[in-house]
Amino acid sequence: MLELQGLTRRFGATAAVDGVSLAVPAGQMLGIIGRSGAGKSTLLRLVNRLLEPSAGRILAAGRDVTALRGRALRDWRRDCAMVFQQFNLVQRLDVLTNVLLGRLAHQHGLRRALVLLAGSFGAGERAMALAALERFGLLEVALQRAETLSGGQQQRVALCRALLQQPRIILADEPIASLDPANARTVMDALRQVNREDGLTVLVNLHHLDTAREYCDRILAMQAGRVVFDGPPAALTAERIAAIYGIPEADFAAEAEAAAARAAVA
Ligand SMILES: Nc1ncnc2c1ncn2[C@@H]1O[C@H](COP(=O)(O)OP(=O)(O)OP(=O)(O)O)[C@@H](O)[C@H]1O
Repeated sequence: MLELQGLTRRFGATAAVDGVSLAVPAGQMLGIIGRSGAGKSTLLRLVNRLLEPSAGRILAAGRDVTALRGRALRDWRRDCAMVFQQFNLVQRLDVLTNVLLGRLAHQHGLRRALVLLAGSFGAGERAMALAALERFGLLEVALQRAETLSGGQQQRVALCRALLQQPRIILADEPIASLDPANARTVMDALRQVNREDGLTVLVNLHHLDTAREYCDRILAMQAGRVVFDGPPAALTAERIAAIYGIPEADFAAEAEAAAARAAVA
């Protein structure tokens, strides 16, 4: 169980996340929606402590994550793997090496330095990486440079890299915002697979309400840093969206797509 208690993050006068409290049971697939600037990315970055909260607490299985330091904080970050809109692969490296980089979360000190310098991953780690690639239909591109892959393939490689961290939680920040519908589907299917088969908790920021409804167990809608809806997909009707955001659902999607395109260019 992941619990957020009054979680707040201010940037100057802006409360990007404003008093968010919620409990996410282990193994849940939680979709987070909201207009641009609602605080979705900030929320995910607070969870893995890439950002420090201005107030509030995060608890994981009853343990105060907000208080972790040093090795314990590194371990928490390893437990929370991130997937980004722009994949964040090393484009000039081959796919297999990109996936193996996920293992660095398990190495420290001299061993980590050696692996970074010499790329000396063990046979067991290579086997893990190849198994992950095979699982998502990527084995045949394992030795290709990342830059030769489609966006959907790259995002699935990024998911394989995340899995090599052996995380308990996947934090996916707009993972399909740069993809066409067919590629978006392969990535959402892969996320669903790790959620259902591996029991990983997935927190995923999404622009498309239909995708959130189709794939998520629960949807959280944010506005100006606050949670304005928290419930099952079926309860988030078009009328509800219009009432919350003051725009019809079609405009919500169009606005979100424009924001995603701007982010992709930036
Ligand atoms: N590093 C920062 N410095 C200053 N303000 C920030 C910073 N990060 C986020 N903000 C502000 O916090 C608010 C929430 O931003 P956030 O990126 O979390 O929203 P979002 O819902 O993820 O939006 P988008 O869908 O456009 O990515 C916005 O007003 C944004 O300008």
